[in-house]
Order: sequence, then structure tokens, then C-alpha cells
Amino acid sequence: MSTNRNLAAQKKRNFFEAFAKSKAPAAGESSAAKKQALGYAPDIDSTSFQDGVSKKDGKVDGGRSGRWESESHQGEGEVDSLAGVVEGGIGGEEQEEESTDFKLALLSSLQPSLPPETLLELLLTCNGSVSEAAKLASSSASKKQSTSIPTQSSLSTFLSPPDVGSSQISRKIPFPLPTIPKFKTLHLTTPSQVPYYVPATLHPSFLPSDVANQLLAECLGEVPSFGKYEFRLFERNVSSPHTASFFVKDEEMAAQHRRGYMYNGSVLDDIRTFTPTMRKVVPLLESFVNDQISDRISNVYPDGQKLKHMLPPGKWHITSAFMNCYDGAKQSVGWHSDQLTYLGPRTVIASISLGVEREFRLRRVAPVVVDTDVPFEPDSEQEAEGKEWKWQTEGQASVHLPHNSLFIMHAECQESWKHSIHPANNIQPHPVAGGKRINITFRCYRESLRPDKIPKCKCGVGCVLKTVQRVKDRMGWYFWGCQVGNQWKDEEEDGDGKDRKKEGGCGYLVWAKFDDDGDPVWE
Ligand SMILES: O=C(O)CCC(=O)C(=O)O
Ligand SMILES: [Fe+2]
Repeated sequence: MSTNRNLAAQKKRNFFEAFAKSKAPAAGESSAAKKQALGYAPDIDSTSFQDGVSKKDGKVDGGRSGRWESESHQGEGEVDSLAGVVEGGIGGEEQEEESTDFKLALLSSLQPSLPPETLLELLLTCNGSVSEAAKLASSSASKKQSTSIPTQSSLSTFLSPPDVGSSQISRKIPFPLPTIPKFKTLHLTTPSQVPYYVPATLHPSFLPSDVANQLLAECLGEVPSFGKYEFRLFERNVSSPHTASFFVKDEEMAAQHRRGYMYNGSVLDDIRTFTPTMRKVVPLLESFVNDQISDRISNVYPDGQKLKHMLPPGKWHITSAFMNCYDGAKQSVGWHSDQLTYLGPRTVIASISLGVEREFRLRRVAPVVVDTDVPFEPDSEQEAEGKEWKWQTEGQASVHLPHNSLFIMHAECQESWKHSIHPANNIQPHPVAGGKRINITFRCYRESLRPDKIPKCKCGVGCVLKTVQRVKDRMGWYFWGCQVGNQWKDEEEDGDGKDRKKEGGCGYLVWAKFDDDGDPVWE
């Protein structure tokens, strides 16, 4: 690795640490102060890493509390993404910039008896930290009776599964939700298990079946003309080998979108209006989702109150949707959380799946409070300041989403969790869709966050809204940043560095303020 690259990476980190520790502007503070552009654009979004995890020898625990498995990360296609781990991990426990090959070589020299797949899995599990991976390998190996590791070993055989009780479903849903032990994939096999482990609701068969089939048929008519959007709709370092398109409720909104809604620095050129059946399902969804939100407020959130920045109950409405198509077992989308720019904080997203059943995975990325192991969640009466935090790798939950299922990602989901569609080893073809899974994520864009209302950076384009996920004391804070900065590239790719500035954007960053209902407060 070049010294320049180290310096640049360090500079990025220092900058962000400094920004994150700066005080958010108080109401009444001058807008000039608030809008002051701040140096260098870091890559501090929520993206941390993309991994692949496959099911192996699961353990059924009696049916009521989900099925735990040890993680087994697949090596294929994962290697490049480790760079993203390291870049995204600002404020984390260890910063390293070496290539994955280098890290693998290093780890292999520390743990020569382990096969490459296991080394890669260990690295992925430890967010790319060689020292953590080596420690984990030795501690796990010493727990084992036998010292010999089978050639095809993976974490699922290498680490023992934990004991899980079977009485967890009868309890009140805790807030924040408990941690999922690291290395484990918790397969949530019934809808009732889902809310006990992830901030979500699953309806296994939402629409009348004829409506679902009609919707599928219409979607299948749309997808052949989907562009290769895959790398544009999501963050730079999220792998998304699938196709997608964007739909809005009417022509007026489509015209607005063509004028100024930006995703990763560009305007989408393919904006479609809802199909007739999408229009038909909107009222059904709005009514069900609002009921679910109200239930969650009464039964889950502290004091039966909505979380700060959530829309008031009953106000969730559909303005737009991403339609995703996964054609075949290997199409997938890497770990990400959805961009909040036009949705605002604490957004709820309703996702309908059609065609082939696929696995949806969720993993929390927020830290836990030291000594308590309670995950951080703003609104859980935890004050970030003065607390000691640790970032611990958590396990993940896996939910199978069959044809006509509805999965609601609740208000905590984008800020504190990431989700992905995992590549499958094999799939059960659907009688109509064949190998395709279609997914529609219905969203509620806020009028108060229209592109003409949000801050523009010095590049002249609307900013992106993100949350701090990796810096102590500012956990959960929101900020507006340069959208072009999402496309930040390393020097090695940029030659003489001139392009780097363009790719890196202008570095604009300001704290974002919202009222109790999540609408922005501008000073
Ligand atoms: O296909 C899915 O279920 C997830 C799609 C997704 O994450 C998205 O549209 O942001
Ligand atoms: Fe998403």
C-alpha cells in the first residue's frame, strides 16, 4: 500500500472524527454556521460490508424461537468487498487498508492449518481485521476437542452453535431488540418469530391470490426493459447484481423526479408510473401498514409513544416504489440500508415479494453499551454521550420471503440495521415467474424533503441524508453530505489525483435537524 493512500485514508478518518465530534447547530444558530462546508468527504455511511452466508447443518430448537445456525461465509465474489469494510469502519476498533489478498496471506501465516475459505470467513466475520480474525481462530480452535480442521470446514463446523431456549416468543417484544450472537444465522421460520429478533413484520400471504398473480404478471411485463441500474440505486460499495426500476404514483411526481431526485449523484432516467395493480394494492397496503405501525407504537416502543422523528400514526402513505428483479439463484443485493434523503428519519418501508422465494437477511450495525450488552437505539432512554460503546459483530437473521409475502421494515430498520438478499444455492422455480423473484419496496417520500427543499452542496446537487453509525457520542445523529462524495474513489484508480476531487465531491457536511415528526428544521 502506498504511503499516499495511507495518508489519504487517515485524513478521511481524522476529518470525520473531527466533524462527528463537532456540535450540532442548536436551533437559532446562524444558518451560515450550519451550512458551513466542511473539508473532505468521508465515506462514513452505513455501508460496512457485504458478505455471503450459506445455510449449513442447522439446529431446530423446538419451533418457537427460530432456528440458529453458525455462519458460513462463501468466498466467491466477496474478496473485493472487504475494502468496503475497512473504508466504512471509521471510528471502529481497527483500521486497516491492505488488500484482502494481503490480509488473507497474513492470516494464513498466523493460522497455517486453516483452509482459505475459513480464513476468508473469519476475516469477513471480523470486519476485515486480521488481528481479530487470528484471535478468533485461536480461541475457537482451543475450545475444540480436536485440533484438526477438515479441508472444507467453514464457520458452521468450526465454531459450536449456542444453546437457545425455546420460550422466547411468549415474552413482550423487547426494545431495543436483543443482540443476535455473532457467527450465528437465526432462521426465523414463522411470522410470529420475526418481530422478536428484527424490527420488522412479516405477513406470509398478503394480497388476495388473484391480485398477487395479476401483480406478478404485470411486473413480469415490466422487467425485461429494466436497465442495468444495479450499481446506481445503491451505495458505491454495495454489490447488487440484479436489475431494478423506479416507480412513482402519478405523472406529476414522475415529472418532479425527472427534474431533480438524485441517487448517487445522478438523476434516474427510467421513471415509470405505478401499474394498474400497483395502484389497486396501495390502499390495502396503506391501511395494513398504518395498523402495524400503531400496534408497534402501543406494544413495543417506550411508553407506548412513537419514536422521535417518526411520522404521526396513520400518516404513512405510498408515493413511490423500487421494483427489483432477481433472475436466478445467484442474483442478489449486498448489505445496505436504504437512503434516507427523501424518506427522512425513522422511515417505514413495505416490501412485497412475488415469484421465487428468496432469503432476506438483516443484521444490526449499531454498537452495544459496554457492561450491559444492550444495543444502541436512540429513544431507548440511552444517552450516547458519556457511555462506553463497543462495536461487536452481531449475527444475522434470515427470513424466507415467499410469493405474495409482505415484509414491513419498521422505523428502526434503516438507521440501525442493514439488509440484503442473499445469493441462493438453488431455488424452487415459480410456475409463472420461472427463476425470477420480483420485489416491490413501497415508500413514503416526504413533501418536506423534496429536492428543491433540501440543502445543495458546493457541487450544486442535492445532498444525501445519512446517520452516524460508527462514531461514539454522535450515534444516531443525522447529517447532510455531498451526494457526489458517495462516489469517492481511491487514488490508485484516479491516477494523478485530479479526478479524485471530482469523484470525491466537495466534502460538504452539515448536521441535519428534524422535528418530532421527522420533518426537517431549517434555520
Ligand atoms: O429485494 C428485496 O427484498 C430488497 C430490496 C431492497 O433492499 C431495496 O429495494 O432497497
Ligand atoms: Fe434496501
